[in-house]
Amino acid sequence: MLRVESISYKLNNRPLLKDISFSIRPGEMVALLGSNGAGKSTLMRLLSGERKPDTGRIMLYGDDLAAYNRKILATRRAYLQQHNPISMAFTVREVVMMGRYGFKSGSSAKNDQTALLETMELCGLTDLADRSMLSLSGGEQQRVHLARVLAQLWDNKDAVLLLDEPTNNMDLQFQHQTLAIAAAMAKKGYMIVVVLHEVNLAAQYASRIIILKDGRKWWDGTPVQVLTPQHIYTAFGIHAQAYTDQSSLKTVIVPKEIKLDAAKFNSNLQVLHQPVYKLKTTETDELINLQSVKI
Ligand SMILES: Nc1ncnc2c1ncn2[C@@H]1O[C@H](COP(=O)(O)OP(=O)(O)OP(=O)(O)O)[C@@H](O)[C@H]1O
Repeated sequence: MLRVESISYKLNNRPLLKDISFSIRPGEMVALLGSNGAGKSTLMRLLSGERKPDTGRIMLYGDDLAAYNRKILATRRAYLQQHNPISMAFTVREVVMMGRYGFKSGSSAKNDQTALLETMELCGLTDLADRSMLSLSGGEQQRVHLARVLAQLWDNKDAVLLLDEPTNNMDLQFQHQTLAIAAAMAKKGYMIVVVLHEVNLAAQYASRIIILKDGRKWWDGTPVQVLTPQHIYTAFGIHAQAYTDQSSLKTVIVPKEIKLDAAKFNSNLQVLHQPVYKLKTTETDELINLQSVKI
């Protein structure tokens, strides 16, 4: 179990995280949601050990993360960062194999090879194995990094996998595939923490959702409990409706109306007499008349 006990974190005297506590059991997939700047990535950096909390502690299976042996921790926790720049011409195979380096001495070459081949296949990379990273698209590169962190934990079914916006740059198919992989890993016993911006992806795949706002944990529960119109408005400042999709029984959030100041909008575009704009929302086919909307 991963237990976050009352952690707080300041940077240059500015509190970024305030008194956050929660626990995650093996088999749970927790989505962290919140507006830009709410503190999601900062929390992930603390969970990953990249930064240390000023107060409170983070426990993994009863031991403080700060006191863990680094090699053992590398087999029990992996972190996919939001940005993973690569400037050298490593091949896909080499980058995925880097996931195995943290505990090289404790893992057999056969296990490494199995992890490499299975994670590359899972992430749809088998045909790209010998390509240079520098030749890949942004979404393909992101899949390679996903395979790298999966390879890191491949032998340890009760490990923690931290994914910060893993679907960045991915097309629709791979967004779903990535989260389906994460959900399948959770079913095997892994603990997954995933930062997402798309609330409907969170509703579809996460077993639990935590919403952060201004560095605090505001809500924590199942998607049905957390993704209410009121919470969405408080967290994101947007009016939305929540439906239950009848075939999947998952919550679906549909934004109602986007508030734009039509006058400013027009003058910024240097349009003097613009006819009525019509925006079509994908979910509802509802038409929004921007000129009728006032802040
Ligand atoms: N190195 C830094 N120096 C100064 N401020 C920082 C630094 N890192 C983060 N912050 C601030 O901390 C707050 C939380 O940032 P964080 O990246 O955790 O937010 P987030 O919820 O992940 O946002 P986003 O959705 O935009 O990725 C923001 O106000 C950000 O500007």
